[in-house]
Amino acid sequence: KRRTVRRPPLPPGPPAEPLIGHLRIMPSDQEELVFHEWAKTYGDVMHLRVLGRDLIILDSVQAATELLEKRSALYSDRPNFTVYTSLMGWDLHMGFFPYGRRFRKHRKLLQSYLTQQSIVKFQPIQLINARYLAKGLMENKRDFGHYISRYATSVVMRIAYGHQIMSEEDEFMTIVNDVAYALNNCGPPGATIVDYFPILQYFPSWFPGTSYATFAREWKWAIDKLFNVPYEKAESTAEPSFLHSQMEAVSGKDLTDEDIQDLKGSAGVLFAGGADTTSSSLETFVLALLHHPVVQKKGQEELDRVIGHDRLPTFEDYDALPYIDCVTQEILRWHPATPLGVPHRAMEDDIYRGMFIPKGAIIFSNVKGINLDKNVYTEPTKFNPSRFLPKSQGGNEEPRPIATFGFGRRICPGRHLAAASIWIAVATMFATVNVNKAKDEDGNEITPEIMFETGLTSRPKAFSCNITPRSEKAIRIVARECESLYE
Ligand code: HEM
Repeated sequence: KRRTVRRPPLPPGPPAEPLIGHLRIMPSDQEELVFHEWAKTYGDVMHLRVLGRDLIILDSVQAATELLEKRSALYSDRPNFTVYTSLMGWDLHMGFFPYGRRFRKHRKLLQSYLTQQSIVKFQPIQLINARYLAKGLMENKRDFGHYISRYATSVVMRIAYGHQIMSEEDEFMTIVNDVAYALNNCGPPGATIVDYFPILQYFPSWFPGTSYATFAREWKWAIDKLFNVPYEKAESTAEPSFLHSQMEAVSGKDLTDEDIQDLKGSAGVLFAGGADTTSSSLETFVLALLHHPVVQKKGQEELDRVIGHDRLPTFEDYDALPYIDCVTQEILRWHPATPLGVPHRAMEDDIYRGMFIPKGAIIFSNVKGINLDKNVYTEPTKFNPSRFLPKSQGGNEEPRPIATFGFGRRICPGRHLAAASIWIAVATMFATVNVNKAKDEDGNEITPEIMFETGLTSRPKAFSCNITPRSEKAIRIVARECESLYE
């Protein structure tokens, strides 16, 4: 007699319709918050099916760590990102590569360039650009978002290509802004209808669900520029950079097409992965300050006590400024720049906690949902950096938001660099400027809504604020510190 082996049940999820599954209830905006609400009913491992594709949503650090990290041999692949790769042109970005030889090659290069020890050599770049950020914010000739974006872009541009952004009209600023717009508006990564059914990319734009595909096609030129223009320009500069070191490694060799694509791609991901995420996080910081002014007060008090008013903070002050570190962690927790992470793909059938996870399932770690876990964070929607402080200093000793940078073999290789860039920018801003609410024509304060864009990366929806220098002395110190940039 043949025994039939019974497959364990799929993880729970909301009721589905025949054939189309959850298609009609799939959110198209702020999915992370909707998924987090559903998880309260269905649990931290949830199953959704859209047109025959299985999606697994992980809504706790425990589930994400146990699957994506402890079982990383099964979960390190990426799903099909038709909209991002074939249509928008991100196919040189290793973040979208399937797990395999080429992925491992790029990953190794980038990871070893960005370890906690190796990024120390980039601190002078971060420091001078943080001061240049303060100068811009104090002069206030443009929207604050411009200076934040210039800061984040300058840091990664110099590391990737050896190029320092000096002029407001720098071509790379335009490239990065265009790419940010494309990334912020192209829908959930790997989870649009065209990603499930690549054939739909050939359907006309009026066909239901193909609008993201049309958008992606229309913005492909921006991503092409991102990979090609800085690469072409960097060929003629001798400044030390990631690209320069890679070029030296292959000098004297006849480069194949794949070699050139590898060079363009691996330098391009530094720029692409690092600029928009860091600037989104700093805009989130400004928005949070408008809603929680006490954070600015506490941050400035710590700086004034430790550093005084005669100099600006440096990386050497890190250990003496624990509150600034907590602010950095709270920015990363409160609204992570990639709220749904970057999806992984199950490479084999698996069973977890008695539930069946089918091969090919697309696995989302709901980073924002995880960071809002009430079992871990008290009043999770409140921006409260003190939550990380030890109890002896009035804190809650809550854990750092590790989900923000993802999990396992695909964890963000730029995480140390990103945290350091945010830290020095926050410290420098506290030392030099006051962030306050803007006022309307009648002199009433404008409190912006806490709203974010939906895309692979997510920044606050446009808002206004009033940033002013903290003192005449701060203006003079910043101006003096920035002189070396012009030499
Ligand atoms: C606040 C800033 C940042 C956030 C929130 C962030 C977040 C993430 C997340 C969630 C992932 C996916 C991890 C996973 O699949 O589990 C990722 C991947 C990646 N990030 Fe970041 N990141 C940031 C900054 C950076 C920086 C500064 C760089 C480079 C300089 C960078 C380069 C990359 C790359 C190349 C990948 C793809 C890794 C892979 O697929 O193996 N990121 N990032």
